[in-house]
Amino acid sequence: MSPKSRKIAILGFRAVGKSSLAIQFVEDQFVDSYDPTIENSKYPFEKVVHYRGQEFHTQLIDTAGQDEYFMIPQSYTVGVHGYILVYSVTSKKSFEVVKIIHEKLLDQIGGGNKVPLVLVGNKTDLHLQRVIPSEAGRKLAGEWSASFVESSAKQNEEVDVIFQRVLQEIEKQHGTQDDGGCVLL
Ligand SMILES: Nc1nc2c(ncn2[C@@H]2O[C@H](COP(=O)(O)OP(=O)(O)OP(=O)(O)O)[C@@H](O)[C@H]2O)c(=O)[nH]1
Repeated sequence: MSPKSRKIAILGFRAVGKSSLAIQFVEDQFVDSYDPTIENSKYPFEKVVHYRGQEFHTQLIDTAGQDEYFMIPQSYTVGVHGYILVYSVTSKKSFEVVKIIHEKLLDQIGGGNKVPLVLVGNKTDLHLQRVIPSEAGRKLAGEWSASFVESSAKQNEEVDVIFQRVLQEIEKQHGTQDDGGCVLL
């Protein structure tokens, strides 16, 4: 089968670890310094992955952190196949903001369609600073019919799983059809 291209946007409040997750996934490294993303995307993060015997060319859009007042620009949604919504398990604010981002995202792309989505609670290595229990994240993802993963970009825990899950969510909709093909239900 020919490779399929999949564009994935990573959204979430500031400093939750969006860039760190993207860098860990694509470059297998963690850089422990805070360098806020200021543009849409610093540079295209791309990686070829194999999932269920199929080759996927993934392209990640690493966005600058959103807050509750943010309007989601079209560049974050046009041509995008799936979304990773990130909060930090150490930040209540980021958990509140991820709910607002989800609402705005559905408004932007039309809530009637099911959106391939993975909710991620990052920074699980910071055990003592955790304020969002796993159960709260799992419950929220359940309400959204989304996949749920808790990760540590720092310790490279569950990072690959996030991207496998988002491909899985996308495949649920695109089926095994041609690139961009829609599912006939
Ligand atoms: N302990 C720990 N720190 C992390 C983890 N992921 C990211 N960080 C740190 O959190 C800070 C923010 O990480 P970034 O990856 O820049 O976060 P971001 O969401 O891309 O930030 P914005 O570009 O401002 O939206 C940095 O200091 C990272 O080193 C993690 O899993 N564990």
